[in-house]
Amino acid sequence: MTLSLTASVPSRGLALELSLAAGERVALLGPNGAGKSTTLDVLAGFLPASGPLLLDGASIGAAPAYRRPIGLLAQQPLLFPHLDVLGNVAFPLEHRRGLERRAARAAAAERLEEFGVGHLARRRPPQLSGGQAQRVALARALAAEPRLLLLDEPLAALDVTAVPEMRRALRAAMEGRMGVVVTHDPLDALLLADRAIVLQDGRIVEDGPVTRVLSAPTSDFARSLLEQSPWLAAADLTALRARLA
Ligand SMILES: Nc1ncnc2c1ncn2[C@@H]1O[C@H](COP(=O)(O)OP(=O)(O)OP(=O)(O)O)[C@@H](O)[C@H]1O
Repeated sequence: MTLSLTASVPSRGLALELSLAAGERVALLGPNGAGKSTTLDVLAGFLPASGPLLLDGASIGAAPAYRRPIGLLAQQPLLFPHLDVLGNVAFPLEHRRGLERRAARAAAAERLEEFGVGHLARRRPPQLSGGQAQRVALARALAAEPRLLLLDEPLAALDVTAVPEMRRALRAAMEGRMGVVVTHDPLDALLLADRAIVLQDGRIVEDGPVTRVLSAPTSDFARSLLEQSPWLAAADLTALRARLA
């Protein structure tokens, strides 16, 4: 399974080429306005790429967002407020995978159990805590078995007590599939990705193994990350990654 994207979005100053190998998980880093969210928008189908977007060699660039085999988890859970939790997770099963309503709801109930939120099935999104809502949103993003998972600062809105558990859930979710995670947190990049790409002004300015980019950066942005987080240089990042896995 591979991904290849050539994107040019002049209105947002984005011009890049990106390839992911099977099972590869990439952290997109860069300053505000560098083009990270725009890149996710292009992959997800909210903005046209203008160049080819190939998944396993097949073009998906013309497919609308809801038809792409791609799951997106944003900083805010963006659950449908008029549906209960079960209805939210059943939605992509019914409308993307084409299951009948009853089958979709049965499969959604299984998914919720898997994510430890089965007891919340009848609640509406406003009755959930931030951490619960984010787990439900992850269950929904994974419901249709996406081949590529996009995470846009998925931990940024959670308090410190909810982060480790959600991070573990995200690691498990990315197992065996390709992933792109936008983050401002070097620890999230280290724990969720194998490779790091640094964007600046809509261009790729650094690309390499995440442990190398964080500990021996070549781009201005990654250097500033290291200055602000000196532990990146002091720690054995490979060992730290394995220990916190
Ligand atoms: N809805 C929009 N309409 C027009 N221009 C936009 C829109 N959203 C972002 N931009 C512009 O596109 C460029 C890339 O922004 P983008 O949001 O992709 O950056 P980012 O790296 O995700 O930034 P941040 O870290 O602040 O989220 C910026 O110049 C931004 O001002």
